[in-house]
Amino acid sequence: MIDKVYCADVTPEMEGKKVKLAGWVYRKREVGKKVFIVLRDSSGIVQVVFSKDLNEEVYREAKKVGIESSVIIEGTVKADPRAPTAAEVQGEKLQIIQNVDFFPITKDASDEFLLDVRHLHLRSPKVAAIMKVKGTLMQAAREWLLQDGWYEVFPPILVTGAVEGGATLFKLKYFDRYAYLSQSAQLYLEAAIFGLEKVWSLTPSFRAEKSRTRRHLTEFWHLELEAAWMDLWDIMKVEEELVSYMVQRTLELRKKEIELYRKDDIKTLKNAVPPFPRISYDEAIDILQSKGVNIEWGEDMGADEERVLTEEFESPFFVYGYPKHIKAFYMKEDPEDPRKVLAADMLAPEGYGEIIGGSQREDNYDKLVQRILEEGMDPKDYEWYLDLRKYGSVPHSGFGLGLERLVAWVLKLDHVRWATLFPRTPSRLYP
Ligand SMILES: NC(=O)C[C@H]([NH3+])C(=O)NS(=O)(=O)OC[C@H]1O[C@@H](n2cnc3c(N)ncnc32)[C@H](O)[C@@H]1O
Ligand SMILES: [Mg+2]
Repeated sequence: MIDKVYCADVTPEMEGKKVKLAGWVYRKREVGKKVFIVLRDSSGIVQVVFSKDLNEEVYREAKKVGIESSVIIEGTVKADPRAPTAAEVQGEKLQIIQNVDFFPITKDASDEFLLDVRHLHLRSPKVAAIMKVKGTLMQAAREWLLQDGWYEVFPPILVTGAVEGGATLFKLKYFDRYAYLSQSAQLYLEAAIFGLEKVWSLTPSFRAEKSRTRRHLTEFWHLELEAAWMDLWDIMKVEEELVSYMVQRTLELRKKEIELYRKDDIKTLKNAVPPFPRISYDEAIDILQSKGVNIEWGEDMGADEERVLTEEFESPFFVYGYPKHIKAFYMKEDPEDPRKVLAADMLAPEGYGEIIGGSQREDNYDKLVQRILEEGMDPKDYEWYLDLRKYGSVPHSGFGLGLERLVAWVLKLDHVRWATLFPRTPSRLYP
């Protein structure tokens, strides 16, 4: 029985061993009386050589196959330093599962075309590497959350109210009334802490953002945590410990994939260890003004301002103490400065900016009603949420991490759309 192995398993030390491989034709060239096929599977690639002198019938089959044909190959391993992986397989059998005459993706394909055929582009090793890194970041998050005593919960996606402002809600018909797609699981996580105290969820969040920036999607994966008894400074420590573990563990498990994108430029990733630098919003404004950015105290920092700010840091860092009027209704007013709220964003360096939004929540019933009214919303729409401030209210805090934004920074991608299987933006809903 010949062992079926993965491409990446074929090593020079296996010289002389017979192996079976299943995969897709990634590259192909003919030299003299030989056909060189680079076979691809989920592990990587390996070169397979079909020689006319060795077996003319199989050689003729090999001449037929096109790029991305699916094949099963049997052969003998041969160490060869000239091969892409220092070992190759001398092809002895070739079963063509499906031959492909023409594969539509070519080297000069535009980004828009690659997104139009995203269902075919996912198989590219560089795209598959992004998905492996994203999966490993979440594997690491789960490891950390488990060992630190957080409970995973599964909040609803069909909801009745805004968390992050009504302007970015997707509204849909729900039988005889309307519902919205969740912008954030936060409010439901806040209900869960009265029984579980420390909860987390990974859900798709939806934002009808019209802004066409390199860091906005209309659907993104949102890792959110909520904890009873924690204040802003406590939750910031949770954020930096979690993000540090995610990044260092992924550096350990996905070094090859990260190097595909960063080569050896991984200093900022290695720097992601606690404590992350912390600056106040006031200090951030001072830095921006000193660098010639036209911004006044009280204004929000957008992607451009954050990009300039990140030039000052070589690791993720926090900005805390934002003005109340530019932040969400649920954030607790700073008792030492009523102009501000107890909120903190985590910004990634190298121009990536906000990857986490978090805050301590308003736990006082009357103050929360007042904030809802100040924001022009109707407390009736938040009756259940306000109940949480009536029956054993506690200080509590939480945050949301945009997974695609974290992946974009870790791999230095030029747009968050590359960090998700099928990106959704204002102009893209297909495939
Ligand atoms: N549980 C919480 O406290 C989360 C809170 N309710 C919240 O949604 N905050 S946030 O709007 O800053 O979004 C959180 C993060 O979610 C990401 N995010 C937020 N909006 C987007 C869009 N449109 N595309 C991609 N990623 C996005 C980004 O990293 C933000 O820092
Ligand atoms: Mg935010």
